[in-house]
Amino acid sequence: MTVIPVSGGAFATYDVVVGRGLLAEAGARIAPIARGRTVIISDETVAAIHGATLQASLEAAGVKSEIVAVPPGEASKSFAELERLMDRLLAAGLDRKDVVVALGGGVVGDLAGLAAALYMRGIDFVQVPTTLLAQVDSSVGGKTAIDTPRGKNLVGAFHQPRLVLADIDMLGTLPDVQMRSGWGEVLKHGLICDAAYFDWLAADGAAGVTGDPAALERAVVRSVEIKSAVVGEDEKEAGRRALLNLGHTFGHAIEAELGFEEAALAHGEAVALGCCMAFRFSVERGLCEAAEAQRVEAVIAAAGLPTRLDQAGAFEADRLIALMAGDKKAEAGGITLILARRIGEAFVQKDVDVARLRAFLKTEGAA
Ligand SMILES: NC(=O)c1ccc[n+]([C@@H]2O[C@H](COP(=O)([O-])OP(=O)(O)OC[C@H]3O[C@@H](n4cnc5c(N)ncnc54)[C@H](O)[C@@H]3O)[C@@H](O)[C@H]2O)c1
Ligand SMILES: O=C(O)C(=O)C[C@@H](O)[C@H](O)[C@H](O)COP(=O)(O)O
Ligand SMILES: [Zn+2]
Repeated sequence: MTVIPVSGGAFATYDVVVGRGLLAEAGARIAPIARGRTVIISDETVAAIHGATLQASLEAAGVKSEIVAVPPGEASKSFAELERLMDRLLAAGLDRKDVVVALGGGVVGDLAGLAAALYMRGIDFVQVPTTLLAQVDSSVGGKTAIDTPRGKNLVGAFHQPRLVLADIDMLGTLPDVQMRSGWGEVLKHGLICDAAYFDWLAADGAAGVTGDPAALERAVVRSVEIKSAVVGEDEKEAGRRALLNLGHTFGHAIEAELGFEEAALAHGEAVALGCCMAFRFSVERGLCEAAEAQRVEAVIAAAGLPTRLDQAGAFEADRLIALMAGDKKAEAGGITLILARRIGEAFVQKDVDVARLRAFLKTEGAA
């Protein structure tokens, strides 16, 4: 078991606990925070698989709980589902000192975190991430949000959890496509700032994407360490935190064009594709060697993730550009992209030349 503290000047320090068998002992860790009762927010799939274990563990630690389950999938990150959820929390009679527990993937964590940020102007919450993506990324750092048809995560809040419990054993029931999707964010962490980590992920660590628990545990720990360091320095993305968005300006635009239809593309798949595009655009701009981009593509493809735009569908360059201009990193109408000088060295590029970006998207196959 590894405990990684997340600490920044502006928020209370919390621990991310990574290990095996943590769900069955979660109650003892949550009880000191939960004051005798809690509402577990989950999705219907996860609640059916893991809900009873968490409830039994809470019960044994003297914490009564009820589960509120939303439909699985990105569509639950919506105003409609948020409204239903707030009503369920009010009906449960939670007060300001109560906490909610998010049991699920990034969808549940983002939605439950936002509900906690809004409920009575903000109550505490605990993250129990059940997907690889949520363990390495979304449960840490306090970004919470819902989507709108105009784009991903456009309505949200920064609200840090009190505790994160990442039980590697829960990944045993995860579908392969979700394991690959999480691996997209894992590879992203290496690409941003840790070439040695990327080398390991490309070699021995690659066993993680096929479910090897030891490789998974090491990947979760290293990714959380990277994310914790970045978030501790820059909670609200005034600067360095934007690096965690490598692959996302392209990826989010592609997801929005596909109507957030995960059957077409899961978030981490879109991020993996977006990372390839960011490296290729860096090469086109003369900022990065072509060999680096080719290696990124080879490693991403070997993990069964998409590397080319046409693998995701048919797109129009101007529609993707309009969505990218609506991204939260955009400033005064100028598009911001995260680009790279090499594997392990990403940087923030503001005011991207739109004509060059359009031409690039056309070379990528957009109409
Ligand atoms: N807040 C952040 O910092 C952050 C970071 C990355 C991604 N995200 C967001 O996270 C979301 C994607 O999260 P995700 O990839 O975890 O998807 P998800 O939450 O939709 O989960 C994927 C699927 O796996 C199922 N599932 C979850 N855990 C399972 C388990 N242990 N066993 C079996 N099935 C299980 C779910 O029911 C769902 O159908 C996106 O909305 C993305 O924008 C947020
Ligand atoms: O934590 C961050 O910061 C990230 O950018 C992590 C991303 O993987 C994640 O998808 C995040 O939700 C994207 O944030 P957004 O601000 O671009 O919506
Ligand atoms: Zn992401």
